[in-house]
Amino acid sequence: MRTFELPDSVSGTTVDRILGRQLVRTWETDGIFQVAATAEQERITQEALTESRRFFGKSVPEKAKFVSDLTYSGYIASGEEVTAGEADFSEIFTVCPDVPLTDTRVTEGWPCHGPVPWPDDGYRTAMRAYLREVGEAGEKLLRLVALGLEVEIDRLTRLTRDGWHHLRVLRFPARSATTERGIGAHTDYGLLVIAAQDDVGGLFIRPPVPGEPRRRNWLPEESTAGMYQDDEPWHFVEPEPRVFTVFPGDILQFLTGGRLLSTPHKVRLATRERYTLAYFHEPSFSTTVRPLDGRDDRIHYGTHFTNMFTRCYPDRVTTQRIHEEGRLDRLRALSQ
Ligand SMILES: O=C(O)CCC(=O)C(=O)O
Ligand SMILES: [Fe+2]
Repeated sequence: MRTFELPDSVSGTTVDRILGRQLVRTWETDGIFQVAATAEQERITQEALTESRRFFGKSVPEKAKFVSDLTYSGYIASGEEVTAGEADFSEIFTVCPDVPLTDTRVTEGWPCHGPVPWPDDGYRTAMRAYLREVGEAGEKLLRLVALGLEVEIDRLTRLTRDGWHHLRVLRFPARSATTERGIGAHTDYGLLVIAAQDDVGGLFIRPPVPGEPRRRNWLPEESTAGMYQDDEPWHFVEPEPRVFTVFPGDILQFLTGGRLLSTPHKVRLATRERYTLAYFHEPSFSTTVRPLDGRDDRIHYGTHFTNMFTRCYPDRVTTQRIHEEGRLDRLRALSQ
C-alpha cells in the first residue's frame, strides 16, 4: 500500500502536480492509498476513538435515545443497516451536517436535514474536531486530484462549498459462531472516503480489474450493493498506525466517466471487536454535478444521498417520515 504525505497547502506548483498525478495513478492501479497523519491529526483521531469507545460502551436502550426522525444522524444498532437486502452487524453513530431547527432547509422540510442528536458535549467536541481535521485533508486531496486529472485546481472543491460531509463512527463486534459479516460489499456515495481504523483489521477493498464491468451506483437499476461480494480479488487493508486510507466515491466515478472507480469495499468481523472512523467528503446537498469532460449528464447529490440512506435504513423513523410527508416530492422540486 502506498503512503503519501500531504503538503501544508496546495497551490498548483510543479511538486503539487507531480503528487496529484501519483495519487490518481495509484487509485487507477490499486483503488486506494494512504495518507500519513500529522501528530495533531493522530491526537484528534485517538480522542475521537476514545469517545467512540465510551459511547458504544453504554447499554443499547441508552444509545437508542440518540435518534432523530429529521436526519440520519444518530445511533444505528447492530443489525439495523441493510446492504443488498442483508443486515450488517456494524454498530454506528452517524454525524451528518448539524442543521439547526430554525434553518429554512429544516422548516421547509428538506429530507435528511436536522440537528445531530449528540450524546453529550464531550462526544460532540471530539467528533467536530475530527470532522474539521479530515475535512481540511479532504480539501487538499481534492485540489491535488484536480491537478492530477489536469482540470482547474478548484474544479472539485467548487462542489464542496457547504459540503454535505459526514462521518460514520463504527464499532464491529467480534465474530460469532453464526456470522462473520461486518458490512456487505458496497461503494460510498460522494467524492472521497477517508478512514481511520484501529489495529484489529477487517476491511477489504476491490482494486480496479481491467475489463471488469462496474456499475454506476447513482442509477437505481445499477446498485453496487452486494457487487462481487464473494468473488476475488479482494485486498485486505492491513491496519497501519498513524495513517488514513483514502479512496474515491461514486461522484468521482461519475465526474471522471469511470476513469476513477468508486472503490467497492466490505468488512469482515475479526476475533476481537473493532473501532473505525469513516469520513465522507462530499458535494453540497443541493449541488448538481456534471461530468468533467462536458458530457451531457448530471447527478443531484442530495437526491443520490437520500436514495442511498432510504435504501440502507428502510425501517428507520427518518425514512418513514420522508415517505409520510412526501419529502421525496420536495426533493424532486429542489433538484430541478
Ligand atoms: O470500517 C471500515 O473500515 C469501513 C466502514 C465502511 O465501509 C463504511 O462505513 O461505509
Ligand atoms: Fe463504506
